[in-house]
Amino acid sequence: MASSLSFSTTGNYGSRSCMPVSGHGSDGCTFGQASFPKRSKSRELSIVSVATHLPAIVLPPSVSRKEVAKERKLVAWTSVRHERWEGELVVEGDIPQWLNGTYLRNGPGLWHIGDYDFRHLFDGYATIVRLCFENGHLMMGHRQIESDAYKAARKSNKLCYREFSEVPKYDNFLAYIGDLAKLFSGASLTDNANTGVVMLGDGRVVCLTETIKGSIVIDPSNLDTLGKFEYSDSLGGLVHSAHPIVTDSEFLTLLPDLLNPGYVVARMEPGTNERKVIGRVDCRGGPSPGWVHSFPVTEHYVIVPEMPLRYCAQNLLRAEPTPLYKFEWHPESKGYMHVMCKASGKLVASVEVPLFVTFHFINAYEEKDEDGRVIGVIADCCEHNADTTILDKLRLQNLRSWSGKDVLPDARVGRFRIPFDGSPNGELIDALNPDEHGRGMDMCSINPAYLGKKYRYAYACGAQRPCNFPNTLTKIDLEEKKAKNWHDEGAVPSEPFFVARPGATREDDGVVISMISDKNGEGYALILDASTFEEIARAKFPYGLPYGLHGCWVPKS
Ligand SMILES: CC1=C(/C=C/C(C)=C\C=C\C(C)=C\C=C\C=C(C)\C=C\C=O)C(C)(C)CCC1
Ligand SMILES: [Fe+2]
Repeated sequence: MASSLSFSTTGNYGSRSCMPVSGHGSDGCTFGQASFPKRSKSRELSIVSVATHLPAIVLPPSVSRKEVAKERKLVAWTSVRHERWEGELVVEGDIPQWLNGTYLRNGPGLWHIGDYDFRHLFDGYATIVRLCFENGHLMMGHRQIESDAYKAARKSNKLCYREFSEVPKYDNFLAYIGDLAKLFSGASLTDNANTGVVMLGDGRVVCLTETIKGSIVIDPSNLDTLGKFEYSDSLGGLVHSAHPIVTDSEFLTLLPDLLNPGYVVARMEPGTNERKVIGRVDCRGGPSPGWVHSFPVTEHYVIVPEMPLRYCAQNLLRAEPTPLYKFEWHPESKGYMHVMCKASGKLVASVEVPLFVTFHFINAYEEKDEDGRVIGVIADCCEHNADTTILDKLRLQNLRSWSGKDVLPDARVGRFRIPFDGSPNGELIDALNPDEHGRGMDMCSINPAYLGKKYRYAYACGAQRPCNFPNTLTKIDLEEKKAKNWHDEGAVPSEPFFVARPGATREDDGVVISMISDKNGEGYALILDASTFEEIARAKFPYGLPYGLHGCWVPKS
């Protein structure tokens, strides 16, 4: 059974639902030379490229037909079938005429190199997908981001940089010693920008991960990799929060300091590459800073979470993954929330909070008394009940081998209340009954006009149990403490992304976009009315795409 990765410029997929086209849209929807790759008989992990200079990777013919069939079903956790594709999709339903622009979604979509299969969801090489909406029409395209890590792996047919759980194997001890300097300088850390994508205030589109060097500029109209986003300052460091706060006027980022445990809060103006320090917070507990995948802001404050799941320098350098990868759980070190004034960089509150585990903050806002004085802040997050086992559940083997049992650990909308009255403690409560969303909760978005402000609605992935991964789209009403849930049996939806209707005044006036990795190897783009949370349109992909993480909206210019 042939299982080679080949390149092709022609082919016919044979699906009626997608139309590869050539031509040009008027707003950056470049209808490039699209071609449907041929179905291959076996594992179909072939990387078929429309036009690329990269050499093909050859996989050994090691996969049985049974395994192929199984992987097809689990397209969410199966490497992207082809290196790139672009074409127009047939739309069922009606895409609103006002929805004009491009939704980009990034994620780890290629989990093998040569015959070697990666272990963890977060290890995969970045696959960027674009949905370009224009006057009710929809173009889809996907491509691999050409990070140094990806290009080196393609060229040498082996892993060359340290990924989330994967580490390059050295041929011998001498090679390992020769590489030690690279280990300590961070040169061997990956630049595989597989986590998110943001549009800066100046229009540049940057794909991100947690390594600073993994900030990669792409062209949203054709998904070309344009090059590294080089920070021109001298802030140094190796890692940052994968989720900066990005608005038209600023880019706020958090840099954990692994040497002198603490966090640096920095700001970058549109049109520049220079981050300027706003302030610094020292850690209050533990040997190293807590993992900060994301952080929230209010109108006037930056909130710095100090999670008891902490970075571990030794684990960053280890040859084999530990149960918590680059991190360690230190319950004895406690959890804290710090609040920094954005204008002065001064710390206005620092409280101990109950133990927590979160990747994603949803939003935060200031609480005021009757006289309009700020008395504290509220910060909401997708909280995993202080349980780190979710990291293990996201190992590919676990995701792929689901037996039907209910194994997804419970999660909730965790609501922190951080008082400004000098109290030593903050609270952490359920923002609503987690049963409203099946006790699954992650991958959230809000109406960006409500960033840092009191808000009512959040969109996220919840659970319809039994399941091993969040499998619903859920609209959370934080005022009524209710949720509306969308579910398609056997489907894995990615982050529901809210796009406001131009001119809207209601918070939920808009649509929610998600990409669904469906059963039987299929997939589709889904558009829900954000207010009713009912489907208004869907468009089938030529083949299902792997699960992806985060996206952004690039409005029609
Ligand atoms: C963490 C470090 C690295 C890599 C991080 C990467 C590649 C991605 C992290 C993504 C996360 C935390 C996504 C969370 C998703 C949560 C889901 C889907 C939860 C569902 C459950 O209900 C580097 C880049 C290797 C560097 C070191 C640190
Ligand atoms: Fe994230």
